[in-house]
Amino acid sequence: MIIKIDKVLEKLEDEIDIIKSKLIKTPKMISISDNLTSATRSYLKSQKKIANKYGIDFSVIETDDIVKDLNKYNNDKNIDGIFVSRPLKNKNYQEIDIARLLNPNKDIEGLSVYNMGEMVYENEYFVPCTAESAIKILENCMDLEGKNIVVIGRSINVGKAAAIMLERKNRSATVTITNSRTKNLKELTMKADAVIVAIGKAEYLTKDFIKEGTYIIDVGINFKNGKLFGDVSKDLYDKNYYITPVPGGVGTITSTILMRNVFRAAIKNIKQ
Ligand SMILES: Nc1nc(=O)c2c([nH]1)NC[C@@H]1CN(c3ccc(C(=O)N[C@@H](CCC(=O)O)C(=O)O)cc3)C=[N+]21
Repeated sequence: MIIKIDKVLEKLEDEIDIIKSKLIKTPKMISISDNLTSATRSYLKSQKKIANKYGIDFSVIETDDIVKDLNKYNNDKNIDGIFVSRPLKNKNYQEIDIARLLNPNKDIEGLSVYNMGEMVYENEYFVPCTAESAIKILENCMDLEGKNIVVIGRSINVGKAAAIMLERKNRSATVTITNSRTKNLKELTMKADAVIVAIGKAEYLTKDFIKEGTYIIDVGINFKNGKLFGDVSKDLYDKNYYITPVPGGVGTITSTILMRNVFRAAIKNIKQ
């Protein structure tokens, strides 16, 4: 069974409406990329569509020197929010360099060192938006307190961030983060109330990992021969599991959260 995301979307739209009513100018975001992979193109397409929907001035900037560009745009008053695509092509920079450099007030994806630190202190404002998306969808399905949640994948922006936000005091889920070296993955996933899968392997999760009735949040965006697949096998869709679809699931909410964050950044920009 497919998990519907319309309630989560409605709540985000309400939040956007409230912020919008406080703004007098059109918020502006830029997406900077030195590496237009298929996954990045897909995200940028989604960003453009959703930015238009909410009245955000959106542009893509292609560059081969992200650090140079960030030094310029970080202090540009006309720009409210900045997105930097990953993975980076320019190997002179590490992701942590970008995370240290990006102006935290414009960090709509919540990946800067400052905002990640705030998240660990359980203060969520700009948090990694893909992880926030997965959590918002899951919270709409169940009360998380005391639930066993298995997170497959330990990436900074999804697995790690989702785990930290799930176990914080006002959610109090019991979280297991797994990785490619985990020995007894099936034993863990079989006991889970919910599984968040973010490993970037097309249709990796099959039904022998999961007991019926489990909630599955599919974060995967995998392009194979130009076609989009999630991390969950489509064999599970018509069975007794609850699954977020790809496309039209986590990705849609992620893009909407990114836009909500542009509005938040625009408010911060006024106050500066
Ligand atoms: N700094 C950074 N953060 C990211 O989160 C990031 C990134 N770089 N680089 C690329 C990947 C890929 N990614 C997608 C997210 C949503 C959709 C999405 O919304 N896709 C639509 C489908 C669009 C289509 O059909 O092409 C959907 O799922 O409904 C796609 C791709 C985020 N990534």
